[in-house]
This record gives sequence, C-alpha cells and structure tokens, in this order.
Amino acid sequence: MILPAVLLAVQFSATPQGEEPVAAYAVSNANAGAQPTSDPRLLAAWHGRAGINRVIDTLIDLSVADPRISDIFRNQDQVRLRRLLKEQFCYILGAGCDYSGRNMRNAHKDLGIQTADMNALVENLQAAMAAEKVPIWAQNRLLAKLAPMRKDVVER
Ligand code: HEM
Repeated sequence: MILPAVLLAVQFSATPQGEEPVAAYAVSNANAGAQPTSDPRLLAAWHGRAGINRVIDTLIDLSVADPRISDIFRNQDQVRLRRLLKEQFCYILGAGCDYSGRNMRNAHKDLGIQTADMNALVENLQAAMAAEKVPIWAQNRLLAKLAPMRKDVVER
C-alpha cells in the first residue's frame, strides 16, 4: 500500500506559497542523496536547526552574488531552493526533517554545472559554515556526506 500513498502525495501536494510548480516526482528521503547521521554532538556543533538554516541562507546569498556561479542561479526558483536545501541538510544532520525535493541528478540535469562551479559552491559553503562557527570536524562530516553527490550534480 506504500505505492498508492506515494502517488497520492505527489498528485495532491500543493505548490508551497511563493514557489513555482515543478513536474510531479515521487517524494522520498532517498532523494536527499545521503543517509542521515544521528550524532547529537554533530547537531549541537551545527547549532541545531536554526544554525543549519542560517548556513543555508548565507550559502545562497553568497552564491547568487558570486560572479563565478551567479548565472546558474538566475531565473531559478530560489524560494524553493532555499526551502529544500534547508530540508536536505536538516535531514542529513539528523535534525528531524524529511526531504521533499527531487533527487540530485534530476534537480541539476539541465544546469550544465562544471567542476569549477561545484568547487565555487563548496567554497561558499565553507565560508557560510565558518560564519556560523561550525567547527572544522563538524564541517568535514557534512562535506563527506555531500562528496558522493558530485557525480550527480556535475555534468560530464
Ligand atoms: C553536493 C552539492 C549540491 C547539493 C547537495 C545541492 C542541493 C540542491 C537541492 C536540494 C536542490 C533543490 C531540488 C529541487 O528543486 O527539487 C537544488 C537545486 C538547485 N541547485 Fe543544487 N546542490 C548542489 C550543487 C549545486 C551546484 C554546484 C550548483 C551551481 C553552482 C547548484 C545550483 C542549483 C540550482 C540553480 C538549483 C535550482 C534548480 C531548479 O529550480 O530547477 N547546485 N540543489
């Protein structure tokens, strides 16, 4: 009975306020691209869900203003992106969220992202984590979760 429930969720899920509609897809935490951690020390080092949200806000602000990659974000739904990045990090860091976005391959498939773009985004993420005073060991735990997603995000 899981499949009909998923289909219903996809068919009837309304577009959140302020966001643009996207083509239907099957919602699953597997789309987040990494297994969640369950280490309270790690979550505390990130300053919980509020800290995660601040890091994502800084990451997006830096990236849309970054001349190396700003073109990629132009004309994209940044309201949706902000919401789903927060959900994804919250899920991966074990802060109690489900991830409701698309998988990494489908979300990035038309963006033409190159290795240099990925490196620029990771630099901005490191700056955002440093601004939140996330210790290096806790930064590295998150970066290790993101590393395998490179192959789905970067175009070959
Ligand atoms: C491991 C690295 C990355 C992660 C974890 C990640 C995560 C995400 C997530 C969760 C979404 C929303 C998915 C959805 O709309 O259903 C998304 C979309 C997007 N990402 Fe990434 N991303 C990564 C790398 C990048 C890079 C390197 C860039 C550009 C430099 C980028 C640009 C975008 C843009 C523009 C969208 C919006 C696409 C759309 O609305 O159609 N991402 N990403």
